[in-house]
Amino acid sequence: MFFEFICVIILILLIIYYKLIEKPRQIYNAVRLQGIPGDPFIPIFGQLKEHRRYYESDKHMEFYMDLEKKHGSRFILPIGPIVNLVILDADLISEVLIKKYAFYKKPKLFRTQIGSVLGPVNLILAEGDVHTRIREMLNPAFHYINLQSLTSLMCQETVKVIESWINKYSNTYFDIQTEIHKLSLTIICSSSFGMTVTHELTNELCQLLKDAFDALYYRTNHFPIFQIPILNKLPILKKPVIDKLGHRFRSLARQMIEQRRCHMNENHSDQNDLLDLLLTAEDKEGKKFSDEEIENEAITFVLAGHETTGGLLSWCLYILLTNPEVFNDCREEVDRVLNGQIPDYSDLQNLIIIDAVLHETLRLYPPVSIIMRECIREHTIGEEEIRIPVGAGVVFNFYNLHRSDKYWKDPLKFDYQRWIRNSNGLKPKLAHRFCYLPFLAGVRNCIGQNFGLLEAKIVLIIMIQKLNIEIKPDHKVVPHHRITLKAKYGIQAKIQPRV
Ligand code: HEM
Repeated sequence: MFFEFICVIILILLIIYYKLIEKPRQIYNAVRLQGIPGDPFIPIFGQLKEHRRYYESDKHMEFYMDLEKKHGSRFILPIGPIVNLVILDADLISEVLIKKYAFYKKPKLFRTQIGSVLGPVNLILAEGDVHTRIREMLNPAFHYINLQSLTSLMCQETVKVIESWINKYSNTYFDIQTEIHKLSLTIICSSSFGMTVTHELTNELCQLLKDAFDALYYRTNHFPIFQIPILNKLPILKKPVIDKLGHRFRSLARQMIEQRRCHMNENHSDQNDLLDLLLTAEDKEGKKFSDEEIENEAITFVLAGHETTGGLLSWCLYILLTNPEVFNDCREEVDRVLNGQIPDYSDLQNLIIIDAVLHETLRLYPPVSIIMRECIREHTIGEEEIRIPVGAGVVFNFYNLHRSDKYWKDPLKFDYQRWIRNSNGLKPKLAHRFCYLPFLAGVRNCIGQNFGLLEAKIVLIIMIQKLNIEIKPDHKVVPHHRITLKAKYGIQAKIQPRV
């Protein structure tokens, strides 16, 4: 018995040694020997300590910037036991996303961590044929007719929330980033799922989300051991905090589906909303989603939709508050086109500066700044034929790509003029088709991009119409990436109703 126990322990230690040390070392050497630069290999931890040092000294986004300065547009970056090839070159990015996409999947760690909240199968985590099936079933939900019908609902929710801000916060500093995220959560829940979202519920969900994201960061940045999926399932070291978010969202989704089925939760729009479409969608064989699949997709849309759009709006507001001339240009356009009226769908195409300002914000502050993939079949990329071994990670950093002087003139300048459409409604040509990727590209591009842009335009317009806003002068705004790009200490601002 004792001997068997010892054998099992030795076997476990050997597996851990192979997964955390030997395999990563082999991948590192295979890439490094091809002349790709990178910092030295440190078993188990890789550059995790250095990454944490940047993060803790409020320079998180400079971590990759400094590595790019040191190594160029492609380099090796071991983070924990995962050896990544960071690619900041638009040609190589397009090759991975378009021609070679089938050689990659989402990383194991991402799947296990995010899967405990979203469920294992949903549009974000599914791969191959399962992904294609779900995507084909969900595409109609994002057809422009459905989006068009959401405009007035989004406007109503925004007006209601802005009035509540005026009552609650006039003339006192508050964290407008948190409030914008709550607004975005309210909009997606009510417009897409017919939910009535109370203040208490939004507060509760936003707090659960914050705690879960903090827990995810803590686990991935302090304990590389959680890269092993089975260990990641153990209910230790803040895992219950992440699970709590998953359980709460799941019970809400279940309740929402039951209520819609017995007509207690009405669709507020005059077209099918997302929940109607989830309940009725059929695949090529005429098969519908199971209840569990509907729950998973509903949670996915709420999370993917509100985090990102909330991020875009927060950064856009930060830009407007720190660049008064841009704010004035936006206000002049909004007043001229809408003359004090709440926008409808057809007005939006006349708000050219608002559209350009949102795209310039997405360039400098892409909400999804860092994307990772894992190689599942060995292949080569680029003219140099860089061989990518199975198990290697590939990382794209859009925060860097969008600030590269190779593709952008005056890259750090906020210049919305670069997006102003010509008289035919066409945007100026980019230096490279793949140098601007806030919504990614290829088969895994963002299904909700038009929804997100529609919501961002509406919220921004109504805020500009109804509020005078000032940023707290001495408040430190520090971008950091936690699932999405956020201001680490929030954005403190003061509002007054515009008279
Ligand atoms: C400004 C707003 C948004 C930005 C910047 C954004 C960005 C992105 C990016 C970069 C991806 C690719 C992620 C990856 O493959 O790792 C993605 C995927 C996705 N987004 Fe968005 N998103 C936004 C809004 C939305 C909204 C409003 C929804 C839903 C209503 C949504 C739902 C999704 C879903 C379901 C996927 C997975 C698509 C797939 O893999 O087929 N997003 N988004």
